[in-house]
This record gives sequence, C-alpha cells and structure tokens, in this order.
Amino acid sequence: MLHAAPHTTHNLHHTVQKSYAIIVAGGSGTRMQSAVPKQFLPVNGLPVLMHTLLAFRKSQYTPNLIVVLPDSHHDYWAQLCSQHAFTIPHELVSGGPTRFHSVKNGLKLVPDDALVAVHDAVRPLTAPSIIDAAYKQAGIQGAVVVAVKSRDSVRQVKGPFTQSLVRDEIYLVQTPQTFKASLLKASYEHPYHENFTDDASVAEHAGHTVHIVEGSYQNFKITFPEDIAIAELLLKQ
Ligand SMILES: Nc1ccn([C@@H]2O[C@H](COP(=O)(O)OP(=O)(O)OP(=O)(O)O)[C@@H](O)[C@H]2O)c(=O)n1
Ligand SMILES: C[C@](O)(CO)[C@H](O)COP(=O)(O)O
Repeated sequence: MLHAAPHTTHNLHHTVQKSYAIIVAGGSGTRMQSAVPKQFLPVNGLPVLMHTLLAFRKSQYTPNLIVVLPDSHHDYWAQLCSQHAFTIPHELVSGGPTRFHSVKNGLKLVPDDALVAVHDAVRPLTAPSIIDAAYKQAGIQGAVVVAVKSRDSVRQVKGPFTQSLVRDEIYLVQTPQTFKASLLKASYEHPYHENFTDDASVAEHAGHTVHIVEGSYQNFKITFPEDIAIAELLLKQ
C-alpha cells in the first residue's frame, strides 16, 4: 500500500547515514528507436547519464554512486567520460536482462546499514532537493517513492467496462525510490515476477509499506524521441 508522507524540509540530521545511489542504465531503449542507447544521447551537449549523476552529486547526502551498465557499454562509457572530462567518482556494475536484475546487481555493492536510492539513468531532471527529501524520509519510514498526483482524470479498463477512479487518490510513480538498504536487499531476494515494474513493487511484494515523497512533473523519464527536445528545454532553465 502507498501512504502519502508530509513534505519535508531538507536539513540533515546530526547523524547522517551512509548513502548510496544505484543509477540503472542497463536498458536498450527500444522505444527511443535510436542506434545509441538513450542514456548516452546528448542533452545540451552532455550525455543523459552525466546529467543524472550530476544531480545526485549535488545531494546533501553525497551518495556513493553505482552505475549499472551492460558489459558491452562499459568501454563506450569510459570513452564518453574521457571525451567530456567527466570525473565524478562512481562504480560500474554489469546490467541484467531486466531492470529488476540490474538493480539486484547494484545492490551487491551496498552495505546493509546504508540508505539506498534507486534511480533511472534516464531521469536527468531530478531536483537535488527531492533526492534529499527521499533520503530523509527513507531514513524515517524505510521505503519511499517519489511520485506526483495525476493531473488528468483516470479511468480503469476491465474487459468491456470502464470505471472512473478518484483522481486525488492516484499518484504517478517516478524515481528515486529510496529505502533502508537492509529492507530493499531482503526484498530483492524474492524471485523475479513480471509485475515488478519498479523497486516499490518489489518491496511491497515482500510485505513492506511504501510511502510517497512529493515529486515534480519535470522529473520525467526520457522514453520517446521527442523527450530529448523537452529535456533540453527544461535543463536550460
Ligand atoms: N535490463 C534493464 C532494463 C532497464 N534498465 C533501466 O531502467 C530504467 C527504466 O527503463 P526504461 O525506460 O524502460 O528503459 P529501457 O528498457 O532502456 O527502454 P525501453 O523499455 O524503451 O526498451 C532505464 O534507466 C533503463 O536503462 C536497466 O537498468 N536494465
Ligand atoms: C521505475 C519507473 O520509472 C517508475 O515509473 C518505471 O516503472 C520504469 O518502467 P519502464 O517500463 O522500465 O520504463
């Protein structure tokens, strides 16, 4: 079940827990229909994945960064880092056949007593203040997702019937999805199921309550070709 959490300030507590961020970039981007995987496409001259890492670098929690990439992309990424003089420290991990398997590979580098955020490499427009709010709430509540209220009316389709849902109860889930690492690591020990579309669904399947941190409509996932132009506009602001 999802529970809304009050919006929080972003001041750190005195005791700051070790923080990690797993940036998943193991996908092939079929919907983008581009020869170059979308996480490497330039947005205002810089690859999408670098924008994403820069956003996490700005977090007050200074997370240790783990980037999950298919083995076949590691050399290309090294080439891009050298070309752009990109020196933000991060560890590289092998991608898996699905997002679930990619996250699971990243979790191997995360200690049990840390906080861990899982984030789509292809969401480069996440505000550092939202990343901070997610770490803070995860430290308190254990499992949180960044999400926004639906701006459209929503209908559920079941066979030939459709039914309107109460819009104020509908949240659209984004990343980062942030957890006490011990909770998420144990959840990811459950066998893969195709309904696991995100980390919250894995944690929920393991019996945990997932809370919401208010996100931003700008924090969208680059999925289709037109999304690159939108990201370029928003990142210029
Ligand atoms: N095996 C996979 C599949 C996806 N991802 C990552 O999960 C995020 C969200 O996935 P999505 O947007 O669906 O990316 P793709 O799978 O690359 O895109 P598509 O579904 O269009 O093929 C992306 O950052 C993607 O790189 C991953 O790390 N490993
Ligand atoms: C994790 C996610 O971005 C939350 O909205 C989303 O579920 C990823 O889905 P995709 O089908 O892998 O794009």
